[in-house]
Amino acid sequence: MMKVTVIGAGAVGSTAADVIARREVADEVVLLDIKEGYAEGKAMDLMQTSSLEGFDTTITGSTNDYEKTAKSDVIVVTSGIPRKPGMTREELIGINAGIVRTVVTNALAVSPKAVIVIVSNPMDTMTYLTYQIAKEMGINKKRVIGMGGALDSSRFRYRLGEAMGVSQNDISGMVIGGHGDTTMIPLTRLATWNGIPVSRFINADSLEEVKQKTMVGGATLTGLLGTSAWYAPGAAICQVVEAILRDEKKIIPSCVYLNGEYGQKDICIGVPVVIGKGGWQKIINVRLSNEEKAAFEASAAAVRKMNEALS
Ligand SMILES: NC(=O)c1ccc[n+]([C@@H]2O[C@H](COP(=O)([O-])OP(=O)(O)OC[C@H]3O[C@@H](n4cnc5c(N)ncnc54)[C@H](O)[C@@H]3O)[C@@H](O)[C@H]2O)c1
Ligand SMILES: O=C(O)C[C@H](O)C(=O)O
Repeated sequence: MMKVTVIGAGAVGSTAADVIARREVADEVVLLDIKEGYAEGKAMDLMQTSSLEGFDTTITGSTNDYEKTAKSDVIVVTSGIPRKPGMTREELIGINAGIVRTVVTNALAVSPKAVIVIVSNPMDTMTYLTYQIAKEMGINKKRVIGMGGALDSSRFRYRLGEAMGVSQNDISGMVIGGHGDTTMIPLTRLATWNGIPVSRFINADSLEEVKQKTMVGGATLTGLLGTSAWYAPGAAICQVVEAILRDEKKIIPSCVYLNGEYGQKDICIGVPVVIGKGGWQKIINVRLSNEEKAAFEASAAAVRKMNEALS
């Protein structure tokens, strides 16, 4: 019996629950929110799609009662405020750090063996905060994963598919670094169209445009929607949760604690990791070029500066 708790039943949390249920990735999904009755309402609405969609996952709701989340295999944290047009993710730290600290402490207390997936923004700093809480509780660093790279890489593939006029399903590509408008690093050099470098099919200017559009992917949607996105974030969360529960050993760039890897220590930032049972199993060293290394260092410096706001 696989149990997943999603904290925050807002746009992203409820979409993640929806995708997880429709794909029957877990037997049980518990949605928890602080707003009275809200998670229960979302769970009931989603359960009424069960006979229409043909899934047998059970979704229940909880108003801040963590006992209902006990013994979860995976905890997904989406609670917190989203940005509005014109804002950066970093501006959310004041409110979201307090929320993430509370929910992570409460959730891990009743599910100490869970893998915890952090989504709330600014995600890299929220993951670092969670790592610190988990460490104090004696929880292995491999059980703490920040979700950002899965989403950013799907946006990269979307933009490459669009620019090349081909199916994004045939495109492979990763985004590493921080999950910020200026800290993301789409690895254009390593992106392929079914194994063939994309640079064979797209000129340098167009590739640079793809890179820039990918980096501001979240901001573009926030400008259009008035709040940040949820469909691709929800599906990206499911990709990570599925890889953990099915022990898929997929390479998914994710925000994890580095202890010397990629030349960085005491920071959580996006790098390619193998995801499976128990969380992230291994960091993959892709051997960055000098230019990519410099971009990674700048990205880490920006994330580190953001982390200072925690103390
Ligand atoms: N990492 C990523 O790739 C990514 C992608 C999309 C969104 N996000 C972030 O996810 C977060 C949620 O976005 P959203 O669009 O779902 O926002 P939302 O406002 O729709 O939902 C957030 C929910 O959190 C709940 N909440 C607040 N405090 C809580 C607490 N203490 N305990 C339990 N629930 C609490 C709210 O009641 C609300 O229902 C934002 O911070 C957003 O920036 C991250
Ligand atoms: O852009 C945001 O603020 C939300 C999220 O991080 C995203 O990339 O969609």
